Amino acid sequence: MSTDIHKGLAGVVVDNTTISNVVAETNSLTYRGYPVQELAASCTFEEVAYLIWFGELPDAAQLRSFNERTRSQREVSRSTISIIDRLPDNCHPMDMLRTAVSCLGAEDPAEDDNSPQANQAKAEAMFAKLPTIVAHDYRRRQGLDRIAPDTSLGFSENFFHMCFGEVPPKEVVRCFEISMILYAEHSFNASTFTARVVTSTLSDIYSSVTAAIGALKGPLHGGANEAVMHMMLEIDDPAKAAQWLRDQVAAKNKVMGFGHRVYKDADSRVPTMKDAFTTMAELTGGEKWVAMYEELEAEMLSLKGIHPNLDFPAGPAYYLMGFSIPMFTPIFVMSRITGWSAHVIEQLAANALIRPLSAYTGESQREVPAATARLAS
Ligand SMILES: CC(=O)SCCNC(=O)CCNC(=O)[C@H](O)C(C)(C)COP(=O)(O)OP(=O)(O)OC[C@H]1O[C@@H](n2cnc3c(N)ncnc32)[C@H](O)[C@@H]1OP(=O)(O)O
Ligand SMILES: O=C([O-])CC(=O)C(=O)O
Repeated sequence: MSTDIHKGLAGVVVDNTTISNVVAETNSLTYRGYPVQELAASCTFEEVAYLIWFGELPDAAQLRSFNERTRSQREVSRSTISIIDRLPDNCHPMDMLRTAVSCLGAEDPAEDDNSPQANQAKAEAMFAKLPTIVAHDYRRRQGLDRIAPDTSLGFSENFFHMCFGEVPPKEVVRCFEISMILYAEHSFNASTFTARVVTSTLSDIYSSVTAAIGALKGPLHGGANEAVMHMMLEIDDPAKAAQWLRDQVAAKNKVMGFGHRVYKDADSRVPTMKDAFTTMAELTGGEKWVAMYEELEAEMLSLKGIHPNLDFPAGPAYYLMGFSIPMFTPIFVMSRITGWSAHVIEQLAANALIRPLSAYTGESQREVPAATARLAS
């Protein structure tokens, strides 16, 4: 038996997948074979969700039926809403979301049905309900009344409507939609792998998603989109950005929004999200944030040769769309629910319990001292 240790499972291939392909050598990402940039340029998020789940882009009839199915499930039960309302106002919205997904599982009589059809139905229900939950929580924290979902609106428009009571110009909705498409799926990242580990025990999909939310919350993963915006607000002035970055690197601090486990040359999704962020800055007079982004990017490249990841442009783009910073990672969840649930279904189709080995480095075997000896004062 090999005793080689693969710290962080870096470079280890754990299983096959047909959902997405991250190719570090060419900085490319495909969903079911389609380049993500092309999907972001011409598809809606609903079409991409359908693609991730069913393997093909929908035709008009399939899309109509998918939209009817998911839009009609946007409402959330009173019991889940009342549990959310009882959470402390200062808990992070990711804690709220983790709790809310647990509630969705607890109230689903088919929770333990792990057939592909049942899990697909649950995935679509979560896709439909998560934006309602995130928007409700955002408004309740400000003492605002909840705004009911509108079935006449698409996924992104409806989310803006439920948060702010209005749908912004279509260019803004499109930038948000692009972020949803880019965040949807990324092979065996930490949160998806977490979901697959939980699924591999034959637990239920809500448990897998709850665990995945916990994994995504961390600042080395999805939580970085919030950390990026805190960092940019702290820097405040683009003219101070290069020196700020030099200080961080000298202090050996991690700079959020930079680096990636798989892409070492550049994150395939960044140019598309950077364009969306730039559009947001032009629409809102937020050019200062683009200037700061470019200073930080250039300085990091010249000092360490490290490129930005998707969280770097996504954070300030969400800020310019008007979302509060603690909503950024929950918004990521609203998208990644598609990838996570596709992986849950894929894992179950060819399941093997995920249980690696460890190399023990603790005490060698010894005898438990007699109680009289160990408890003697
Ligand atoms: C959607 C997503 O989840 S994308 C990732 C979002 N996360 C972040 O933005 C957090 C900041 N980034 C990081 O912490 C890392 O780049 C990770 C965790 C994403 C990937 O890390 P790993 O593949 O494990 O690389 P690792 O952390 O070993 O870094 C390798 C080297 O690059 C440096 N490095 C990597 N990322 C950064 C960073 N963001 N800031 C400063 N240095 C960095 C490390 O310090 C290390 O340097 P050393 O060899 O001199 O010690
Ligand atoms: O792939 C990863 O390790 C992290 C990431 O970019 C993602 O989950 O989108």
